[in-house]
Amino acid sequence: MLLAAEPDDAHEEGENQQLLITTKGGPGLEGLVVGSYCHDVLIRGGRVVGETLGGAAAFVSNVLDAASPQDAALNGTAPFVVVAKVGHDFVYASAPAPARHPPLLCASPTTSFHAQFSETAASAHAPDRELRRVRACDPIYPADLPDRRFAYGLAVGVAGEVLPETLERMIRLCRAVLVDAQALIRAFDGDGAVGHVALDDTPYARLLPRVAFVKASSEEAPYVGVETTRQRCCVIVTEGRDGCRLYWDGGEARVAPFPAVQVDPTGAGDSFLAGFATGLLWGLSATDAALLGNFFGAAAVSQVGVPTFHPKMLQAVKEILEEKTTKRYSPCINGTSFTFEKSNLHNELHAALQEAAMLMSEQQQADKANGNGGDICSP
Ligand SMILES: Nc1ncnc2c1ncn2[C@@H]1O[C@H](COP(=O)(O)OP(=O)(O)O)[C@@H](O)[C@H]1O
Ligand SMILES: O=P([O-])([O-])O[C@@H]1[C@@H](O)[C@H](O)[C@@H](O)[C@H](O)[C@@H]1O
Repeated sequence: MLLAAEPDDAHEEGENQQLLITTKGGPGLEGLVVGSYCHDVLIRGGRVVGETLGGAAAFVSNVLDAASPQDAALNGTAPFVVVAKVGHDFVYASAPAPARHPPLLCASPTTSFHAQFSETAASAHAPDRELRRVRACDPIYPADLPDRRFAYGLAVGVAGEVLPETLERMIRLCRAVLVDAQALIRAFDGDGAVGHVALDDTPYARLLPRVAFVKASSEEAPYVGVETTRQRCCVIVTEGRDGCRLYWDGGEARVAPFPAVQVDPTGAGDSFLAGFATGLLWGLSATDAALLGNFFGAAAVSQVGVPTFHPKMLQAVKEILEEKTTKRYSPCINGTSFTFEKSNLHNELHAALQEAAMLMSEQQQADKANGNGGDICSP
């Protein structure tokens, strides 16, 4: 499949061509993450059981900072810019992700969600929480985006803040754009309860042929319309503890999950998307990159709020990527087409990541023993 995020006029084409030349094969693969940070209030049985930093941008930057290929010229940090908005009431300015990627300050309040968790154990696919947007910060406008080219973009709104014209601007600025369906199809009733609309009925639909990947949860997938959308871009449907499936024009694949003890499902989809993008940046095919998506999705549900990754676990993941990938960073994201199929390294990569996932569960047990492990999933 050809890269969908192609320029649509000669001027754009010239600039995109330049990006391809200047960033080919290594550092300088700068990313653009667009979506606001928010306040999450986690409620169970009518009781507040957690108040955490939220917003897909927080979970996404956490994973990209931890695992995407680093740039020696930037002191070993991962090169990406976050465009997020918050109000003066934002309480997590010093948390790692917002501190490294500061948001734009607005007069309106910080977006805030109440997540109501069910008292009974969630099944793999049933919605395990009801979300209500109780406050909404300003939208992110096209003019809020930096006026320069990026290798890739992640549209990760949670409250309708990524406007259609902002997504269009991202598509013009970035060679490949990955979108979280929740940025496109959420609708809010008078009380802020989150519902969904059909993607085809939104102004975003016409942009899909220029988007590379759309990720949706099983709950969102019917609104995305997998069969129609896969003809325009690759669709990834996440299936909670069952892993995920990819659908492209002409093929599909199932990607196995990693074991996790879920204590908070918040941010699983966001962390999945960032893990997936990280895999592409390391040069993996889409189906192989989805293993990294599943890995970081599992890591997200193992902790309350934005997870802290154990250094030993991260070291193991990086060693695996160094060893198993071509070390030609992101030929896919930076080239003109994507490879979707499983490579012959897929099973080895899965087995190696499974070992790294063991370190994750060891950390979880140690946290629990030290009384540090929160859990909002158990009564
Ligand atoms: N209980 C779990 N155990 C292992 N992995 C999980 C679990 N829940 C989620 N994940 C991982 O996170 C990804 C996203 O989770 P999912 O619940 O489908 O998304 P969302 O948070 O958007 O509802 C899944 O595809 C899977 O890889
Ligand atoms: O759990 P997930 O679907 O990946 O993503 C979540 C959003 O759906 C939610 O609106 C937001 O408040 C959370 O912080 C998180 O970003």
